[in-house]
Amino acid sequence: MPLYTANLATKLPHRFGFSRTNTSSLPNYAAFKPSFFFFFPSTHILNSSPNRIYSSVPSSSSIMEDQKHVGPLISGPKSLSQELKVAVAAVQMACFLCQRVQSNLLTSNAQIQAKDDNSPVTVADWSVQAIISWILSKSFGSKNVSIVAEEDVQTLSKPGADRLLKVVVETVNECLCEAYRFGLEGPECTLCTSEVLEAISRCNSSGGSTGRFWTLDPVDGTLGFIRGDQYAVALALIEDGEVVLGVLGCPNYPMRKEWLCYHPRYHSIISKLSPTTSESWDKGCVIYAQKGSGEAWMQPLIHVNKKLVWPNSAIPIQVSSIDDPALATFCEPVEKANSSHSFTAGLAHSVGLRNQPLRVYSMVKYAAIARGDAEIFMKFARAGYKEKIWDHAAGVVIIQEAGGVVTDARGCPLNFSKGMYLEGLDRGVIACAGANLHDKIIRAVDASWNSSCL
Ligand SMILES: Nc1ncnc2c1ncn2[C@@H]1O[C@H](COP(=O)(O)O)[C@@H](OP(=O)(O)O)[C@H]1O
Ligand SMILES: [Mg+2]
Repeated sequence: MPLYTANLATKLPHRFGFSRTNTSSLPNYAAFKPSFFFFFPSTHILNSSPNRIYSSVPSSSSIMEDQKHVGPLISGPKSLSQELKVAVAAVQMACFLCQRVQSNLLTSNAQIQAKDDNSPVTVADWSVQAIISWILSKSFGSKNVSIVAEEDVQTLSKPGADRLLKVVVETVNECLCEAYRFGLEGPECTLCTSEVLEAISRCNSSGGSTGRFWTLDPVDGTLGFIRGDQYAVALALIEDGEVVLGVLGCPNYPMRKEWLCYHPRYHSIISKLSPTTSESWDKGCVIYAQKGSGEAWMQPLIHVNKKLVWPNSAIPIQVSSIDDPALATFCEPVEKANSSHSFTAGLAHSVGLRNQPLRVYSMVKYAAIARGDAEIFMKFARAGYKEKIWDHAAGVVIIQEAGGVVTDARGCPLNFSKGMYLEGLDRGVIACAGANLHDKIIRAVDASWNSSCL
């Protein structure tokens, strides 16, 4: 099984005399190492007995309980479905897990696993998939929950993966024992290895055009994650082929949009130089929307030792009102291998976009459009690459409810009804703050596609 050591060297922003986020292609983050990566969980898990009862979990810790304590919502979404509330809480918890794992990756000489397609995967990918799968099953009953998700248990089940699996199990249990903080009910005792594997492998639904299923990308933008940069936890519910709710956790999203083009490490250095209060919300959010509500919301991440209490200071978000290309900013993947930078540069020129592209890892780009921090997101993968539903579903419904438009390059809606892939996607994905910009981009794609070599 190949294994990589993270090259966590990060670049500092040009504004301060350094270069921007590294845009090198995938092999540059990694150097082959023939051993496993482990991060060591905190002592309270290591010291715990295998079936320790979670004494810290209040017996009646459900979201409904929290709602009773708070009383009627003063602000925030009017009528959230119970599914959306559980999804938001589960993503909050997943962000908490990811932050811990990411800081361990960055402070230890950690190594990253490689999947068969050579893409990176970490303890966080499997652990998040396990906790979200477990929480959804616990909340709605495993018979009622069907999930299409990115990870499987193949790597974890290979000979020699015992230590890695042990770390995943510890990470999952360490997180689930704090479920009550997120208004969720955790397990009564620690999950054993087979239960964790079961939770991960239960996410093997194949989706389709009828019924309801969840789709999950436990850590979208794994490359950004291991570089200490932007990444997202993305969860959506699809009903009869339509995305009906979406939740995006963006733990490193800076609230001041100017910081989005800089590496988060730099942001944190500057924050330390001019500290705000410990309670201030300067980075990290969960964004969510329910189809047909005409609303999209953002709430801060839950700090350590704090509890999620609805609506958790949620504020409404909206797409930008800019529709003049000369003032608009477009986002695209950091990796040239994932989307053609030269094609989008040509489009930008022909449409009259003047600002530098905002290159950001993961579905954080969808969040940027929904928040009004950028106006256009374009992705044109190389011919033959098939986009997966979990890389887009949550972002699409959030942008639509925030007032934006998302289609393929023919102007057709993305089709979530054909299994795990966005079958029939024409050329690429285009998300815009408004119809005017969208129309211009679609026309420009048509005009320049034949002369491109994509
Ligand atoms: N060759 C390729 N072309 C286009 N997208 C790709 C790709 N290889 C991987 N991806 C997808 O792009 C996602 C990262 O998005 P971005 O490039 O915008 O940061 C990856 O998500 P994961 O990191 O969850 O695997 C993966 O699904
Ligand atoms: Mg992804």
